[in-house]
Amino acid sequence: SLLLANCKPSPLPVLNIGCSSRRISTAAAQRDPPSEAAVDDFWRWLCERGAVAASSAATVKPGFVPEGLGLVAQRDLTRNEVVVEVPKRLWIDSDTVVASEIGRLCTGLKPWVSIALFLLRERALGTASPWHPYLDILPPTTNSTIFWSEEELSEIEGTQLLSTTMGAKEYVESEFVKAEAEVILPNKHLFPSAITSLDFLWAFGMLRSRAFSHGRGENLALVPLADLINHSSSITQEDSSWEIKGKGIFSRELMFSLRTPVHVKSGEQVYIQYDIAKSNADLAFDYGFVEQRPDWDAYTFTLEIGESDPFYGDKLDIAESNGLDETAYFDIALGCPLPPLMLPYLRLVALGGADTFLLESVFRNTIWGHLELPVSRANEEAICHVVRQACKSAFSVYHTTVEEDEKLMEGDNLDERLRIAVCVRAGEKKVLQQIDGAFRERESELDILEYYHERRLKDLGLVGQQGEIIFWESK
Ligand SMILES: C[S@@+](CC[C@H](N)C(=O)[O-])C[C@H]1O[C@@H](n2cnc3c(N)ncnc32)[C@H](O)[C@@H]1O
Repeated sequence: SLLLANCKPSPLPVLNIGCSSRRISTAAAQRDPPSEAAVDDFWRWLCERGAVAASSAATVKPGFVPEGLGLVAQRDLTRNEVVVEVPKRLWIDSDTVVASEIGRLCTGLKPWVSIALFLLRERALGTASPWHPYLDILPPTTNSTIFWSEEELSEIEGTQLLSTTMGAKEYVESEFVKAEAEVILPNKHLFPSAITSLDFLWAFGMLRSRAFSHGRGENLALVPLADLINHSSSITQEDSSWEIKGKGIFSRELMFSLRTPVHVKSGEQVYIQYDIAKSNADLAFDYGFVEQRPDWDAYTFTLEIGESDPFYGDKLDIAESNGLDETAYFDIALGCPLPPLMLPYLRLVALGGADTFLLESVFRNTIWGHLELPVSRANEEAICHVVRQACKSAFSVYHTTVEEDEKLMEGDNLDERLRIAVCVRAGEKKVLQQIDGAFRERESELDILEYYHERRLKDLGLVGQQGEIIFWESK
């Protein structure tokens, strides 16, 4: 049988981990957003420590902007001009942790966990920490869904974003429990103040929304000042706006260098494009904002070759030789065609009955080519059925219709988190409608599609272009 795994995220109970996010809001409220004095202190700290951009000829300065803090141009900037250069000694990364008092305890920890512990410990030290001018300007919260209250999360019920959020919170909680038992509690002298799972979630949120990394979670670094750069959708340049380079010929110190991708007038804010490949749900989860462009709406289909499939081994083998696996994820964006590997993979997963001869080893080199086109009516019908069923059941867990969401979005004084929720849930539904529509159309064409056997007969010259059987007699 065809197995379509968690194509619809299972309706998770809202907030099933030990901490209620109501408390997150309270905890956040206890820490104030940065004050002007804190920003001034931060600037002084950067100047004293020789952040290049903090010289008298500063190109940008931190400023209060609609997105919180941001980088404001101090003079006209030309496209690609370097606006911030931050030497490695000012970054907070794994090396910073290793060199610190808790370095010894952190060997073997995941890089993000050790940086989170470092941040929280330094934060608890208050003004005794050399990092306090930086820590003091970090926001107490963002609009990322990981910081939403139960009530706010109920607005994204049924969405993939809710599953992602809950999954991430559970993950962070489990990492906290481990770190608490293995690092924090046995070393009370190094962690004199209590660190809670809410603190840990805050640190995770900070890293997720403002750490630079190259490679998967590798080389994670908080780069003070550079991390004040906000995102703008109007910047469509896909190349990265930042790089890490060696400064000077004789200096070994690495330098984080950020450029403005566009010309900016004095007094205006410098923006970059965070990641053009991220969907609205990704943006809402990582940073706490969404974009208005429709192709930012996306839905991820997860397909799986079931272990109970009698042809499991053969199918897995074929999937693997084509760069796929037992489970495959397909991100489908609104207004975009289906990912090219999705139909062949679906047909492979659904392959059964009379079509399984294609799994025989003589076909091993050519099977993917066959799967790119309809294999048989039964197979094509099965994939249409399963996808449409999946769309239907995914649809059934949302509380609102696209029309209701769109109406809500017309109102302009919507609370920011509610606006994010409505935008993401409407987007997911629109993508599901699009997928369902595509497979409904395919279903209506089942009688006119050309299948493997007809193609084969044509190739052999046994069927004419109109599909008429060519008999020897007719020659
Ligand atoms: C790398 S930090 C940028 C500095 C941040 N504004 C601050 O006050 O510290 C990323 C965070 O900035 C905010 N942000 C950045 N771009 C934004 C945008 N286009 N709309 C809304 N918020 C944005 C979000 O809170 C995001 O999580």
